[in-house]
Amino acid sequence: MAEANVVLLDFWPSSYGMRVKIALAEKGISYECKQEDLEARSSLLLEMNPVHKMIPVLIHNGKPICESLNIVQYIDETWNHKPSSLLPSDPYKRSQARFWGDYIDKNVYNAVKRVWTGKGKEQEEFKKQFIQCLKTLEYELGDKPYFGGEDFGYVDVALVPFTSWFYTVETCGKLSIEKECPKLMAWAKRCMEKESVATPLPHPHQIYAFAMQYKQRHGLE
Ligand SMILES: N[C@@H](CCC(=O)N[C@@H](CS)C(=O)NCC(=O)O)C(=O)O
Repeated sequence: MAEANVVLLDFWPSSYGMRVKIALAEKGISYECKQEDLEARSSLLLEMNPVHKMIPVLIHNGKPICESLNIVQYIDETWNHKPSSLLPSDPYKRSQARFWGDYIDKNVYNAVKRVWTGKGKEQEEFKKQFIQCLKTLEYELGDKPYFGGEDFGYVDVALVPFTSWFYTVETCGKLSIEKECPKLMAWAKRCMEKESVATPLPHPHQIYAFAMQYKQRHGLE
């Protein structure tokens, strides 16, 4: 479906931006993707997200929507004629999906970044926290194919982008996520079989190369 009035302000390695791209792909919405330089933000980004000055921003009919999970919900509600809804219709189940989205927001990004940027004893501690966080998510997943049950949905969209960083985490942290959380990794592979996930997610080696450059620039080696 052509939606010429949909623009995404993005930064390709960002897991938050990937969430939006997956949600748009799930709904079959075409859009223009503009890459931002976060060290020299465009005037459009500053105008569209004056509060946080962060990507992603979805611009729909000239109006900005900020914060990735807020954007995913907006996409779900705006293109609700699509057969698959990302959030469940039942209010209790919706509350649970939002709870896990919030858990992911509060824990996963930091857990991932601390391992790949960490060093020595501190990194060992961060590795434990990272695995603990993944085990909590794996427990919630249980034996279901996706977090919401039979269908790919909101919590999957919230979490799956971070898996593109797992190779970087494993290489820098010298750990095997597969060994620690086999069910979660099986879920990640299941998600990757979907075109709406596989296409927007960068190759893990591209993320690794970006992470190495980042560490070099910030004296973290
Ligand atoms: N809570 C925000 C987080 C977005 C975020 O952290 N964006 C990063 C890129 S991954 C950013 O724009 N950083 C710019 C900066 O912090 O200066 C969301 O969910 O959209």
